Amino acid sequence: MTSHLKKAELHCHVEGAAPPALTLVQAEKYSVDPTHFVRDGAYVWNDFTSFIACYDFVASVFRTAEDYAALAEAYLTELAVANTIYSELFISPDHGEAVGLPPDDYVGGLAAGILAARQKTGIECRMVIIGERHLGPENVLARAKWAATFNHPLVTGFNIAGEERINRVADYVPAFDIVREAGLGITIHAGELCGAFSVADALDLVRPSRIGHGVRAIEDADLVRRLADLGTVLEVCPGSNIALKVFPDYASHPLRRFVDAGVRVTLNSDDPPFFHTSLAAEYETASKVMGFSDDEINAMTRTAIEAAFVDEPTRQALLARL
Ligand SMILES: Nc1ncnc2[nH]cnc12
Ligand SMILES: [Zn+2]
Repeated sequence: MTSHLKKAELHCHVEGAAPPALTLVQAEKYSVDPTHFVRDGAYVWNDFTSFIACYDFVASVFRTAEDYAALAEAYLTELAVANTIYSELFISPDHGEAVGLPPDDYVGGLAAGILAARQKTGIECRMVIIGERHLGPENVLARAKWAATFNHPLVTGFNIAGEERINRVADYVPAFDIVREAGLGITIHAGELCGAFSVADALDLVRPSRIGHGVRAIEDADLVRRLADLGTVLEVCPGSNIALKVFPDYASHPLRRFVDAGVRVTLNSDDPPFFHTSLAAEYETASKVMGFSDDEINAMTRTAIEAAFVDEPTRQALLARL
């Protein structure tokens, strides 16, 4: 049992945390037909492309600051009940803009939900701005420029996600240069749909402290050594990787090999209800299916706090809670 273990999560997309039942309520509220994307209480998709289409549908039924506040508060409360002390939420203002919600209101709503959850449960949370890679380098650059000047105490990082098979990391370097200069923490989705070259590009060109997934670095032993030497933290999402068929099963998932190689890793849920998982379930799977001891899992939680995009007093307070 891992329910007694303290937990921390660095990699969860906020719209991807919406349970199907809540999405149905939202669809009803806005008179939208959900039947293509929610069936028998589950999301409908069968590969990365249809997953993104389903994700975009879910995002499209969250339309106001209040909708986003309720979503964030509900997700963080669920995490806190599972003994989670810290969460980083990936947020994409492009999804708000697509339904006419200005970025300030999108972030403001999420911040209200985060503060309400903190008041109720003590869970600490920060937001990481996502540029959607498949919207193209110009869109991501514009998002980075906005993020660099948008001063919000709970917005502490920048990331790119979405369709990794479109363009190369090099195309997004100007965006990362801008947010690095602005002092935001940097993480980047790489080595999920694309192979080791994508992780190598990220290290060469973006120099992030963390990588989202990064798991296909396992295809290149020199790159694994380089990750270990640099101390780059991987935000590993095993349930997502299995659901999206990045690896066929847990036996072939490389988490254990990264740990053995001295790579710093953390456990994450990515888009929990899409992948029939949760942060608690990821901890349980790491223990029961992947064979990690409580000490090894606690080390991953500690790594998450060490790599969190928070100020030092907050980091020390979180470490003291472990
Ligand atoms: N697993 C994932 N990979 C890339 N982009 C995403 N957006 C939401 N989930 C994602
Ligand atoms: Zn992700």
